[in-house]
Amino acid sequence: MKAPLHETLLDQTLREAVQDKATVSAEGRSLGRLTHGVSVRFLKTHTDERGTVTELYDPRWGFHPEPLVFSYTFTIRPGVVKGWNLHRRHEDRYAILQGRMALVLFDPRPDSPTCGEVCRIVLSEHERCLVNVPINVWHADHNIGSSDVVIVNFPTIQYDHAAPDKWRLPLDTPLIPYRFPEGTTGG
Ligand SMILES: Cc1cn([C@H]2C[C@H](O)[C@@H](COP(=O)(O)OP(=O)(O)O[C@H]3O[C@@H](C)C(=O)[C@@H](O)[C@H]3O)O2)c(=O)[nH]c1=O
Repeated sequence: MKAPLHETLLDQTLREAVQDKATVSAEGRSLGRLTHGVSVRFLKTHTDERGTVTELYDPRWGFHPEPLVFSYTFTIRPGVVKGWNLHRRHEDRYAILQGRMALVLFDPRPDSPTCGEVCRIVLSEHERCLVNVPINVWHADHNIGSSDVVIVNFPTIQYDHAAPDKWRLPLDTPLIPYRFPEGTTGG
């Protein structure tokens, strides 16, 4: 677009600029649309001069309808991605303990209102939370911090060592419209 004769520097720069879109509510919550069926519960950390206490999961919260049946912890090294993964018979329920992780979700479910959408949720030890990953939703856990991510998972079924409920796609699959930074390793 040609600049008018007496356009100011302000006009010229603003003509090329892009205005921010709303990303958080006045209460500080993300306005991004969550993948259908995903819930996020913030976990309060109680701190005193001796250290901290954070409750990770309490069925009395009513966070998820399935009972507590199994739990394990996993870690991810800085810069590494674990994924793409999908579970056909269970949901993951992550509580982050340490580090910073982008949980990237891609919804392939034909009947879901968020079918075809990508959702990226940043989890951090500085604002710990519990988040569930619904059945049949592709997910990739990307350590975007500089130290190991530590997650406690409370999946809705026990691990089946003989026939794990886990399907994988390569990180660079063209079937999922999301790209990790060049050189990202994982799987
Ligand atoms: C999940 C799991 C794995 N294992 C074993 C199987 C395998 O030899 C080794 C590593 O397993 P995986 O490759 O599945 O672990 P990992 O790739 O770390 O996957 C885990 O991390 C994140 C990304 C998830 O989405 C979880 O659902 C879980 O699958 O641990 C168990 O013995 N019990 C378990 O509950």
